[in-house]
Amino acid sequence: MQERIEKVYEQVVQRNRGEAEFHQAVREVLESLDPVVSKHPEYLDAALLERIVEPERQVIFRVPWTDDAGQVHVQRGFRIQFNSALGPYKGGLRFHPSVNAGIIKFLGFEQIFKNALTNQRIGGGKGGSDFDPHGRSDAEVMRFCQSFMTELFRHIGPSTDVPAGDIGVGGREIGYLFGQYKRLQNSYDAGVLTGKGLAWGGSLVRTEATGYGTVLFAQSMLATKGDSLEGKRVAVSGAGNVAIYAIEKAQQLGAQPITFSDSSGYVVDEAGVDLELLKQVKEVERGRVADYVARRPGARLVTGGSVWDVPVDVALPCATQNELNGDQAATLLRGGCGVVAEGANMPSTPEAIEAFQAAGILYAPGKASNAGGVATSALEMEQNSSRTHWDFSKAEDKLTRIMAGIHDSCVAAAEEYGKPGDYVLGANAAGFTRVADVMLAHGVV
Ligand SMILES: NC(=O)c1ccc[n+]([C@@H]2O[C@H](COP(=O)([O-])OP(=O)(O)OC[C@H]3O[C@@H](n4cnc5c(N)ncnc54)[C@H](O)[C@@H]3O)[C@@H](O)[C@H]2O)c1
Repeated sequence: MQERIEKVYEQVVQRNRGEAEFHQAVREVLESLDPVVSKHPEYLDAALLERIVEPERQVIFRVPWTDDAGQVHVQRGFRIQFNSALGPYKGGLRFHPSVNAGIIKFLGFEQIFKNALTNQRIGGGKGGSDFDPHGRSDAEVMRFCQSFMTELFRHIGPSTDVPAGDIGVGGREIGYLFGQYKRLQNSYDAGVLTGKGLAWGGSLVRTEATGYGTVLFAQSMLATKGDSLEGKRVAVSGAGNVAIYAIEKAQQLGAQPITFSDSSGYVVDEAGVDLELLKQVKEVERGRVADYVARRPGARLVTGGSVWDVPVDVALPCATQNELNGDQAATLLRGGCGVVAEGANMPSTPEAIEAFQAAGILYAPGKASNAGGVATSALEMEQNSSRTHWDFSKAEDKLTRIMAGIHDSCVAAAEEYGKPGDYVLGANAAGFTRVADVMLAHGVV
């Protein structure tokens, strides 16, 4: 990295001590920007790098709630409003015990460039809490969501900041959060949250969008080599929203997904994943992956090692950050893997990315390949503001076009900046320049 960029990175580390995931995400973007700022010195003159790594606003708040036994708990809530150059802050809420400022900042930072790539008018933000919904009753989750929204509501709005789901936040949580927002505001602002139920402002395809989009991106990458997903063996990690719909789209396109996982282990089902059973276990029963194996002859649960030990043609990491390290990347490559498309945010460590790039395989960073979810959230906002509701095929058609557009923007930017086929450079350069040009137009704010 050139000296000025290195200095920006050092300042990020100084100012955000101990926030390792945030440092990692910033470094990955900054490392791509040498050729961009060399071509556009005006970005450096306007201190755009220094500005883009500093969130516009960070809100951290206490969330007290009472469990079913009457015991009071205190959680910490976050909303990081990172960049509003392109539109209202937009990004999900994560409820997971590992949540801290560094994780929310890394996610918010990634979100800026991801949202820019979709070409929708949305800025970047992210939020969440260290609340763990696992093992909690519906009533406990509801009380927690109500308490969380009782502070968050004053910081968000359809033209200000529009949260959605992420790990631990699905349709149930969005419902409780929206109910409390509506009560506090005395106003039916459907566009304040996305991922809503279909009967109260949700969009068809939003549930499927991130997983579907990830697979569509993999298909577009393969098409540049005259190949397709047809007949390919696919490893998927995770068993949540993104993983389930990545499996569904991969199956629709003729591939054979054979794995999924949760924090209790991974499942190998050589006959191909039984999606109906997986949905029943995970979406309806909120069970563990072992419950699938108990009902599926031939499937096996593996509790040691990692899902990346299974030899496949295509890998779709759809669980969480840093779930695929350098050694696991080497194992995947030895097994013949030629395509990696990230459904999760930053699932590959820097060493894994280096291994994929050195091997010259098709590798898509999450900010490009998992952007279908937020893109469809923007479509949900569009339907809310015009009080319309599109059918499934119209929404899916728009998602398909947006994913093709993101793919083509990455390819074009990688070529423009001298590294054809480098989707990391392509995604970072294309996303960054879209935001940077608008920040220049808005002056020093
Ligand atoms: N939901 C979206 O629209 C969306 C959009 C873009 C990116 N993402 C990213 O996709 C990833 C998954 O999100 P989701 O919405 O599917 O969440 P989810 O809560 O529905 O599912 C997460 C899944 O990952 C599993 N998991 C978590 N930690 C794990 C670990 N250490 N090892 C193995 N499995 C683990 C969980 O058990 C769960 O099955 C996250 O990185 C999220 O930020 C989600």
